[in-house]
Amino acid sequence: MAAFLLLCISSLLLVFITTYIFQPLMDARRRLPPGPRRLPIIGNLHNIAGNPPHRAFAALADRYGPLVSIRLGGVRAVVVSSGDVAMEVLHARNADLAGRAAMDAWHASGHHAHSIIALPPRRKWRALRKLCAEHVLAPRRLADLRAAREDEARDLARAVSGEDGGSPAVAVARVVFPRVAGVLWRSMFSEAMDATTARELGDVVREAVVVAGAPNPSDYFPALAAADLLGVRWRMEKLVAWTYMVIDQQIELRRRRRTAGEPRKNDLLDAALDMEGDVDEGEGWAMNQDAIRGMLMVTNALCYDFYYGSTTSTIEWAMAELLQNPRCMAKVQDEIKGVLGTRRHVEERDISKLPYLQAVVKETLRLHPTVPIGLNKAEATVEIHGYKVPKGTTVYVNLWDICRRAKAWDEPEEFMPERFDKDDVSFLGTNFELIPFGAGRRICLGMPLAERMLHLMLASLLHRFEWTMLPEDGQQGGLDMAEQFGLVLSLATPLRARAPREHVGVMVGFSPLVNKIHLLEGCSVCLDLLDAGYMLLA
Ligand code: HEM
Repeated sequence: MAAFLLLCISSLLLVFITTYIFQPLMDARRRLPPGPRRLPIIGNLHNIAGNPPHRAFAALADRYGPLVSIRLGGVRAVVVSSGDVAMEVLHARNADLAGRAAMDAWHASGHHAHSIIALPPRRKWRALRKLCAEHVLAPRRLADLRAAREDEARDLARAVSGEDGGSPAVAVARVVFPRVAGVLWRSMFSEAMDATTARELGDVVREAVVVAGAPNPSDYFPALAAADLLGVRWRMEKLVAWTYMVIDQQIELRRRRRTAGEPRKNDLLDAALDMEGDVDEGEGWAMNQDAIRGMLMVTNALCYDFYYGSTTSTIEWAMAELLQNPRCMAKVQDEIKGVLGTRRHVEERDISKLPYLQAVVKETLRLHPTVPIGLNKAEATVEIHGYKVPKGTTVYVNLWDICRRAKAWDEPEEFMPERFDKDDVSFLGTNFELIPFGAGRRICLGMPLAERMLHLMLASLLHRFEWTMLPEDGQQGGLDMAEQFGLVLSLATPLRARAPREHVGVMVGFSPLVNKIHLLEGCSVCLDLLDAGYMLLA
């Protein structure tokens, strides 16, 4: 027994010494990109400690250039910080660099095995991506779901106007999140999410952001991951279990409906159930309950945008920037008013006529890409700009830094939507200076849907409401724009602002007492008057 124990301890010691002492020495002999000196065992962890990683990486890039070599504990990595190098990584050499460096939290309940985000770029990843692309994100499916998105946007305006009892100070993310989640839910299950699920989901997301966003030793010392020192995996497992339960209910409901002969919905869930039992000959994985719920959870809505809240956070950043820049706020609101006139609700067909709104979204994504770092992995050894990136290296693409690099933009730290007035720079992954959705094989799968939601929801917030900062923010000289690095880069202090209903028109009626009144959008008294025969003049 004692001999066995000794053998175990010495094996562990050997693994440890090889990984954390011998390998760093080997690295020094290869033609790796430049980088800071490493300490034994921790490597360069001290270089990023105390700063959010996207900012710590940017500081390293200032010193060592656009391709920096580092070692974080036992993880060999490079950091990419310029459009030029990003083009090599995400385009020219992408075939070998589209692997995924998974966070340990993604392993909770083994869901990384079914996750588009975590899977290596092979047959299962391709099959699941294709399924989602066809049944959620294809142009025809997006067109079918337009009414659902507009419905949720109308509900957002109602929530802000206080029809549902909201207070005059609006917590922006709190009103936006359930509507974005509602769109995603309908995209997957073809029906509205009930209020209890929406509320519980909000709680799960808030916890997931804290749990999975905190630094985790398992990510830097994979040899210790099984010990789950901070209990991250354990806590994530509870959240994943809740999400699986909700998805299982939907799968069960749909199975019963199909058995009862109810009409098909032809959505992602129907498509996945059609494939149930299929086995992939090449990799041997099967489309079973695990794969279906894993895919529904991780591929699109439930894990990605629900847990990560990237769309909601982008809208919150946009509102914060507009409140800080009243000139931009007035300009975008005038543009919306000019196009919509007295129409109450924004529709998706309006967006193409709102170039300044589009510029506001672009500038927000440039300045605040809510997924600040792309996590790629070298599947083979490649050469980039004369340096070697060995197989297995984690490739951090600092999207946040690239989107701000001064070379590409004038006054890069300023919020200036006008910079896109003339330039036809797109964020769709072809211009490597502006890649808030990433680029290449692992480009954000949800981008076409996110793009639609961002414009529609933001326009619905801006139309008819005269947003102002809370008095206390005004007294402090502006909003607190500090960032919180977690699953997404969000505002550390959730944005709250006042949104008095705007006077959108004048009504006349027959009463001698009230023959001309201002119509308050969303005001139930005004709506009653309209119903009673008052007429809208303008
Ligand atoms: C403003 C909103 C969003 C932003 C800024 C954003 C950004 C990103 C980024 C930067 C990546 C990583 C790309 C890379 O690794 O190179 C990503 C991946 C991904 N996104 Fe999004 N995203 C957003 C919304 C969404 C939505 C709404 C969905 C779901 C419908 C979604 C689903 C995904 C998935 C599944 C991946 C993983 C793709 C893969 O690994 O193959 N995203 N996103």
